[in-house]
Amino acid sequence: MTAPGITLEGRVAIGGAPLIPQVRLEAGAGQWTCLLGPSGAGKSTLLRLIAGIADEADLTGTLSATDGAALSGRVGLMAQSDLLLPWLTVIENVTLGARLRGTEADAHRAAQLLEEVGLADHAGKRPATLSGGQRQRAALARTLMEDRPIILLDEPFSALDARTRVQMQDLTARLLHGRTVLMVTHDPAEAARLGNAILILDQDGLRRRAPAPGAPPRAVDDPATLQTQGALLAELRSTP
Ligand SMILES: Nc1ncnc2c1ncn2[C@@H]1O[C@H](COP(=O)(O)OP(=O)(O)OP(=O)(O)O)[C@@H](O)[C@H]1O
Repeated sequence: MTAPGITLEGRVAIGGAPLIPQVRLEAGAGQWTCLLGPSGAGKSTLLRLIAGIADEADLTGTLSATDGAALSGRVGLMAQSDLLLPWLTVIENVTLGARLRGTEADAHRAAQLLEEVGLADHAGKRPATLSGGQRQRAALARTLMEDRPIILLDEPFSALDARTRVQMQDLTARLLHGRTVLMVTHDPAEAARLGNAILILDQDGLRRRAPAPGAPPRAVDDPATLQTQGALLAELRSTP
């Protein structure tokens, strides 16, 4: 799969009120870009605009893929909450996209993905009977089932305990390798571990910060990664 980059350039308003000043957001092809910033800055709105589902927001500007082809049909979004339908089993949730399109789901691929995320034994269970980490893995399998080259992740690991979070970060980095990923996170440690590129959005706009050296996912105790984490945290704390 060849994953194109994304460029969003312009300003964003909601209901006529300015939300994001003129920005240029670039998510590199096949790279993992992390987007940090204070609550309400418009991070989720940017993801929703790129996913084509931000009916409430207006972008005055351009949104394009770096290969020049349309973005439509090439973007997968894993939203802030896992959005698993409680009345469907795990495997039915994973194959929901095909069901909604009225097409036959690839059952073999769905089973393979559940195996990869470690949920093969839970395929017939309802989401309510799973732990938080298992639900996140089911949501990840559903996102991967759609097989899109561009993946948008909105605080995908925020509800997890520290140990499960690191496991999920490693798993997601492995499974999304080579895709273009844009991830919103509030966690500087997560951005320092996973980002090939790091962006901060606040009321002044969007700025780029240097990622830690080496390929993600970086070790949690890697000194350079911890240093990047500290620098990001200091900057976020000083942001109004
Ligand atoms: N559907 C909507 N209708 C009207 N306003 C909205 C809608 N969705 C979001 N907003 C407003 O847009 C602003 C930005 O919201 P957004 O969710 O993009 O911020 P965020 O940076 O992702 O915040 P957080 O980190 O808290 O998730 C907020 O003030 C929010 O109230």
